[in-house]
Amino acid sequence: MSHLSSQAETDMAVAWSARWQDFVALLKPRVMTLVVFTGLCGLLAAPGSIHPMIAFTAILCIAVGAGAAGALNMWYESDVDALMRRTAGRPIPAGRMNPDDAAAFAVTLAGGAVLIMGLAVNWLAAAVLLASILFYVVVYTMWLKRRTPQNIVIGGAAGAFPPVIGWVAVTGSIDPLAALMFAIIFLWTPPHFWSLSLYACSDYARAGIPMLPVVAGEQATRRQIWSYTLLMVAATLAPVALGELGVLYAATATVLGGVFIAGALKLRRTGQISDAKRLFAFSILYLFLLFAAIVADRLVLA
Ligand code: HEM
Ligand SMILES: CC(C)=CCC/C(C)=C/CC/C(C)=C/COP(=O)(O)OP(=O)(O)O
Repeated sequence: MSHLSSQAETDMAVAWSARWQDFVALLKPRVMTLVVFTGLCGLLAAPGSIHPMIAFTAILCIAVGAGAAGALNMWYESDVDALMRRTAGRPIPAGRMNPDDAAAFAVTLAGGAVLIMGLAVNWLAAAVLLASILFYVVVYTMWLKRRTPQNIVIGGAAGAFPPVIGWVAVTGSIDPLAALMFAIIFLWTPPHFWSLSLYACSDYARAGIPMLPVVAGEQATRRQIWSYTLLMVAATLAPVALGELGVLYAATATVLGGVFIAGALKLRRTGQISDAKRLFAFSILYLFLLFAAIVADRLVLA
């Protein structure tokens, strides 16, 4: 007879079947690309200089901190992830990873990233990194996501911090352009996510998550996407109005903003899934290009 309880045996079997790819998947690497890119843009757009090794360390800490936050999100949400087609294959709900291992891995990475950021870069950058991890895990995932359709508006602030962290790594202070980069991502998140939620709606309904199309309907969601798109495009022009960025950025933001507005308007009019899919895909390209333009404007034309 085995001296292990059947629960312990099950736990061990789960732990044993996790491969390194599962630990990588836990970090949400695809979402992390844009998080790291916006963090890098904040760092490159900031005035002053930073040693390349310190810069590399800061970006690594943003990547690891964001990955750890994603892993904690997957640890906390494995019950609802199991109910959604898009997420059922993740390491924990698929039964390949022991939740305790995932939590230990994530907490170690989060603690390490914040500590190294503080020791090697500066403590304000470490504090903002910690705040963004806590915002994503505690405010968004644990508190708001299952309670209100405004979950992503408020909780989405977590994803707006990376350029601020990059900026603070260089300057040690939060300045107007850093705050504007935060505002742009903050206002970008609702159109980004709600366009996706329009075609992943049944998944969220099945999991009992009160995403906007589930609670308020598709038409209201399309209206909200439209409103936030206009606010976001206005915010992207604020750095020009305030003299923080010049003509290269102004032209890029205007063209990109025009395309985003056209996409949101088309979606509002037609309500077609294909238009929602197109707008979601464009939202990602949009943020990459807009932030590249911020850096180009600051560096190339400086
Ligand atoms: C609360 C805020 C947000 C929510 C609810 C959200 C949700 C989602 C979801 C459900 C997906 C598709 C599935 C997936 O790949 O996991 C996705 C994809 C993506 N998101 Fe977001 N997102 C948010 C904020 C952000 C932020 C702040 C960024 C980066 C700045 C970002 C970058 C991306 C990228 C790059 C993808 C594409 C990943 C791929 O190709 O699979 N998201 N987002
Ligand atoms: C520096 C730092 C901590 C940054 C974290 C920023 C970050 C990646 C925020 C975005 C949040 C995100 C990917 C939400 C996905 O929603 P969800 O978790 O509801 O998606 P799911 O349904 O795919 O799990």
